[in-house]
Formats: sequence, C-alpha cells, structure tokens
Amino acid sequence: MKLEFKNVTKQYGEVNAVNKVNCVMEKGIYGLLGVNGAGKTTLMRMLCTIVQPSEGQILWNGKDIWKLGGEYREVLGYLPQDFGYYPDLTVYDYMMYISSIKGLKMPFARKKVKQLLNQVGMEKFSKRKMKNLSGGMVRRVGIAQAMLNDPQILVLDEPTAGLDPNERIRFRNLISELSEERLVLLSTHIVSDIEYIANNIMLMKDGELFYAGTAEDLVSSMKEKVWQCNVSRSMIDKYMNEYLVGNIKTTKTGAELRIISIEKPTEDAVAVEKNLEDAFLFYFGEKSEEKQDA
Ligand SMILES: Nc1ncnc2c1ncn2[C@@H]1O[C@H](COP(=O)(O)OP(=O)(O)OP(=O)(O)O)[C@@H](O)[C@H]1O
Repeated sequence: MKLEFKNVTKQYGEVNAVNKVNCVMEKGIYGLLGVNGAGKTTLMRMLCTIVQPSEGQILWNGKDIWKLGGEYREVLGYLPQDFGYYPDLTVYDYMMYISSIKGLKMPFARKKVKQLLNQVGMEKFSKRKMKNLSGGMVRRVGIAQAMLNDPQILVLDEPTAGLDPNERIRFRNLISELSEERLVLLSTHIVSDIEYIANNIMLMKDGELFYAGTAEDLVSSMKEKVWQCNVSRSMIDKYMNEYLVGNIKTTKTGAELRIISIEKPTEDAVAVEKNLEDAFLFYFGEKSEEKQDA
C-alpha cells in the first residue's frame, strides 16, 4: 500500500489552506500535528475525496484517487471532526444504516456491526440512542462506522477532541489495535495523543507540511537542549521572557522550569532527555514575550 501526495495545494480565495504538500505514506500510524487552522482538516478532506485539490495529485498505489472513484472509497474509512449522526437512532440501527450506505449485505453487516461494537467497547450500549451517549462513546461509534468496510486507509480527524484523559488513553489503545495492516492518519493538536502510538509524525503549519518522519528524528533535529532548573518566584517572569519554557511546576520556593535553549539557563540547570512535546513547543511555540508582542 502506498499513498502519495504530489504538490497538493488547496486554495480558498487568497488563503492557501494546504500549500504544495509532498509526501509518501505506507502502512502504519501517521500522527498529523498542527495548531488550529494549520490545514489538517483540508488535507484530510482531500484525501477522502470530499474536497478537490486546486493543484497537485493524490495517488493510491500509483493511481489518482479521483480517477479511482468508488474503487478508492471502498478502501477508505473516515471519521470527520464534525461527525454527524441521527440522534434518535440506536447505536445498532445507526451502524446498520451506515452499513447499508456502504453497500454491505445484510447477514454480513449484522455480524460486522456486532464485532466492531464489541471491539470499540460499545456492544452493551447497542440499544442506546445516539443522543444519549457521552462524547467518548459517540467517538467510539464514529470509529466503528469508519471501520465497517475494513478499510486499508483509516482517516481520523481529531478523534480525541473533547475527551477526558481516561477516554484519551482508551482511544490510543483502540487506534493502536486497529492499525494492524492499515494506514492510519490521525490529526490532533495534542502531542500525547500520538506520542506513543504513531510511527510517523507529520507537522503542519500555515498549510505547509514542514516535517514528515519519525518522532526520534524530529526530536534529535532540535539542536537546542532541554534543561530543568529551579528558580525563585520573583525570577519566573524573567525566564519566561528570555527562554522558551515548556512545563512550569510550582514548588514551595518558586518553580521548576523546563527550558529549551542552547545555553545553560542557570548555574544549576540539569540537561534532561528531550521529548516530542519539547519538539512541538520548539517548532510551534513562542516565548511569552513574543506572545505579548503579537
Ligand atoms: N471551506 C473553506 N472556505 C474558506 N476557507 C477555509 C475553508 N476551509 C478551511 N479554510 C481555511 O483554511 C485554513 C486551514 O483550515 P483547516 O480547517 O484545514 O485547518 P485545521 O488544521 O484542520 O484546523 P482545526 O484544527 O481548527 O480544524 C484556515 O485558514 C481556514 O480558515
């Protein structure tokens, strides 16, 4: 399986929502990270043939996805960000309804719906109306419906939006479980959603894909070191203004700061291992001074 973006651009008036994206994707989990408005949804909508690129091509095993049409949609599963459903349908009826839209035959659909609801932990709620589900439950049904055709490409647009920390963990495990023999593209602006499950990280900013590769390579591409140091309360603002500061943990006397910097910020600062969160802050973040200036 091979999915290829060739110079893919989407313009909305003056805005380049997606700008000349080039990349090749194969089996595995791809975490698409970017702040709001970076172009993630537009990129995914093009991949799902909902929006047509203004320029460029998306190829599935060497063929243009628009030319493949229905044949391509058969291998695709999509959970949109604004996942719409019929509130009065029960979970089971909703799944059966989507099965019929996807052209699944009745006996097979019944079996598949049962199996998927079981897999996403929703079988015991199959008689509950969609409108009476929690946000996390709705998302789980959303994933199950995207899996009905056993897709080779599974596209999940911010599947963890609005979920609590426990549900996020459950989701990570579920996505990891579902990723076998598939290409999963998952967008988020929360690093921990993908830190442990994605083999590949893609970073988007202002419509451009400016990094695609492993998390390890991304982290080591940062020349800066990550330091941990303790500062007194009165000095916190000074460090916040001078450095790129990640975590701030208040202590009895002041705060423990996680600072990204080439030089050692304080005499007793200790260099610590860099992680994906640091890299994300480094490539997307800004010093609080810059925030104030903006
Ligand atoms: N239908 C549209 N018409 C006009 N502009 C659009 C349209 N869809 C997206 N845009 C613009 O394109 C840019 C990228 O939007 P997109 O929704 O793809 O970003 P995103 O990374 O998915 O953000 P979010 O996480 O907030 O969904 C934004 O500037 C947005 O305002």
